[in-house]
Amino acid sequence: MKDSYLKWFKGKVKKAMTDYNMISDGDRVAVGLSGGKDSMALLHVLCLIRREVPVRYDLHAIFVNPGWPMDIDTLAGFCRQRDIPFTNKLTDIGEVVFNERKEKNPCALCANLRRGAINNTARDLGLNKLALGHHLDDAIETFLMSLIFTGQFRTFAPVTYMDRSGITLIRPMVYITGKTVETFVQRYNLPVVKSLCPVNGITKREEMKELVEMLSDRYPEFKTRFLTAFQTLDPSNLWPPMTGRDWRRGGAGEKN
Ligand SMILES: Nc1ncnc2c1ncn2[C@@H]1O[C@H](COP(=O)(O)OP(=O)(O)OP(=O)(O)O)[C@@H](O)[C@H]1O
Repeated sequence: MKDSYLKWFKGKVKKAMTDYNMISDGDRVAVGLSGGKDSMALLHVLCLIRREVPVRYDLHAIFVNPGWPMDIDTLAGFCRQRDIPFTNKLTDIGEVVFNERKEKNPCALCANLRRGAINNTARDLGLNKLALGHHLDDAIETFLMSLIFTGQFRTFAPVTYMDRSGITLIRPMVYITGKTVETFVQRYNLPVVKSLCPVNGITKREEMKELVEMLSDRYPEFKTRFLTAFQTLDPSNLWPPMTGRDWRRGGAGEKN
């Protein structure tokens, strides 16, 4: 029973990796390890899959330390057990976001600084890919956040090449829901290290999480339908770009 679940979970990750060509022979893959359930599950599953696929890749876990207290020993121990090198990148992100800039909306700045720090660390370590623990719920929440707060249809892609750092971002758990990741973490007793971020749990993203859960309680296929929509988007089903001439500004045939 336990093994068939594991097989199923690994199968979903392998499928996303194959469908989007995430890893090639010889890749040196950084794994963003925050201590949360998603990235702990990601590192665990990438270690397991590595033993089963013909493609050879290195793994290296990176924790971007914002400067507030954190149980680093658990993260380091988790990597040591799996023989994965671990880098604890100490930064002053917490200080900059909360004391220097006193941001009203700190999450965006924090995420930006964290992204820069992890990319630079990965590049300095000679790694060419960066795996993040985003899953299907994250992709849906990002889509709804963009739609509701900025009026745009957009979300992150399974694979993104970043020009500036030359690193390719990959999201191997993009076919899996958050609940499934949670079950996986519980079943295999993976440790989770609590973040001491002062705004933990009271963000706009939390509102989106509630909205997604409400919709998927009401429409059980909601998340899988969203995945299908992401995979099969046909721009011709949307409005075309506005190419017409503005007749209010004295176009042909108009009396000025
Ligand atoms: N401090 C960090 N150091 C390294 N990687 C990080 C850090 N914070 C986040 N990440 C990476 O970015 C991904 C998405 O981050 P996000 O803040 O959305 O966390 P999350 O969805 O709660 O995931 P997790 O459960 O892994 O914390 C994480 O899964 C992880 O791979």
